[in-house]
Order: sequence, then C-alpha cells, then structure tokens
Amino acid sequence: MEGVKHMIAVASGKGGVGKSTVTANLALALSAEGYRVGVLDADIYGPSQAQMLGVKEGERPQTEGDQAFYPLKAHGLQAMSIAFLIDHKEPMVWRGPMVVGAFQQLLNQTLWDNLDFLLIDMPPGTGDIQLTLSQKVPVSGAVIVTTPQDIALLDARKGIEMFRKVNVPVLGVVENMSLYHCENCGHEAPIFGEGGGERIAEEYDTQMLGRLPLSLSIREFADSGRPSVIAEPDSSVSQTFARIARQVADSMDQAPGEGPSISFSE
Ligand SMILES: Nc1ncnc2c1ncn2[C@@H]1O[C@H](COP(=O)(O)OP(=O)(O)OP(=O)(O)O)[C@@H](O)[C@H]1O
Repeated sequence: MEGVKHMIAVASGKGGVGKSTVTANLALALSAEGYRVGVLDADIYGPSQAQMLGVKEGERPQTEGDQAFYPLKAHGLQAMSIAFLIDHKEPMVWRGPMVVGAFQQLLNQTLWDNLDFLLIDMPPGTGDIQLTLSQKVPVSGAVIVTTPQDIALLDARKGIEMFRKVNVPVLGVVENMSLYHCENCGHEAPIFGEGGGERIAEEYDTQMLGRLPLSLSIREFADSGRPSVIAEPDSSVSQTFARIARQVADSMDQAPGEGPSISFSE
C-alpha cells in the first residue's frame, strides 16, 4: 500500500484481552527502535486508540481536497481512527456494509507518510466483518493477543486459523494478563491460568513473542493516553514490548516486502 512498507494486523479472538493496549505499546516500541510507525484503528464499533494515544477529544485530521486525510500525530506515531471523525459519545449504530465502507475509507484515504510499519488494531472476533475487512488489506503478518484462560485461547485459535486460511503469516502470540502481581504484598498469582499462550504458539508452530503481567500501571498508563512504553520506558513491561518489537521487525526483515493480499471465497 502506498506510503506503507509492512502492514501488521494485531488481532485477538476474544474481546477485552488487551489487543488495543498491545497495539499502542508495540507501535511505540517499534518507534523507539527507530522505525516510522502508524496505527490504524479498525475497531469501528469500539475504537480505543484515540484515548490510548492521548489524542484530544475534538482533534480532527487535516484534509487534502475532499478525498484524503492526513493522519494525526501522537507520541511520534501516525494515527487514524473513526474516533477522529465522529463525536466520541456517538454510538456506531451501523450495519456491516457501512462499517466496511468506513474502514476502507480510513485505509485508502489516509495519506500515510513513508511508514515502515502500519499496525492495524483489528476488531475482536473472526466474524463476517473481520473477513470482509481483511479482503481489502494487504497484510504482511499478524500478531495474536490472548489471555491465558481456556475461554480466550479457544477464540485465539479461531483467530490464528483465520489468518492461516488466507496465508497471512502469524508472527507470534502475545500473552497478556499472564500473572497478577500484588503491589502491596508482592504475591504473584496466575489468576487466568498458566502456559496457555505457549501452548497455542506450539500448537500452531509459531513463536511466543512475550508475556505481560496483569498490572494496575499498564491499565492506568494505557487508559490515560500515555502507554507504558513512554510513561515508564525502563520498566520490565517496556522492556518486554521492546523485545516483542524487535522480534516483529526481524520477522519482517526476513519477509519479502509487502505480503499477500488477503482474499476469501464465500
Ligand atoms: N496487562 C494488563 N493489565 C491491566 N490492565 C490491562 C492490561 N492489558 C489491558 N488492560 C486494560 O484492559 C482494558 C481492555 O484492554 P483493551 O481495550 O486493550 O482490550 P481489547 O482486547 O482491545 O478490547 P476490545 O475487544 O474492546 O477491542 C483496558 O482498560 C486496558 O487498559
């Protein structure tokens, strides 16, 4: 795609597992490695990137003619989201084709400026909308985010299967909310279970990219618009994101430029 070297989908089967949090932090970690990075929020019904990247309410992208938008700048990233174009309290009461149309417009009418990586924060699930969205996106690879409990892994498997079916390489699995660390007593507990991310990475012959704890600071920083990678760059969480970023970048270095364009038959 014009202005973009590698498009990477960040996906999960299940909602609420931290996909947007991982997208924002991973984008910032890649940027800290010196890459030019953009974030496209494809979660049309529940966009979170405006808040996570600290874009002020009411800030609107500049337009080029009446056909194209310049992405907003946030913490050195280029970003585009439906949230930049609508009132933040407005629910997206749209049917599938309208959502797909909005996504295509965000994708095709944004003037990305010479990006090494465009991370796409996909909507949760593997339903009709995701498949239709995917038809139009030349994706180089996918990062799967999951939490360790069986019910999330079940859905993560479906996400992996979806990408495999359309020959998009799964770059690896990020296990989020792996371990709860009590900030008062220091006790650690794997409240969502153990080893789940590793198991599906093995099962699908892909790699475990990293494991992040269930932590108050990850939530507070992400939800207040200054994700951990910039709020506490020396923390172990930020170091984990840096390692994930390097693995993602390395796997793209080995890939031959822009990957396959996904297409589905009904
Ligand atoms: N490791 C973590 N520790 C604590 N809170 C977290 C962690 N990861 C994410 N969260 C919090 O969980 C909530 C949901 O995260 P997020 O929006 O990233 O999930 P999602 O998978 O993108 O959700 P959706 O399915 O709605 O798109 C947010 O408030 C976020 O700050």
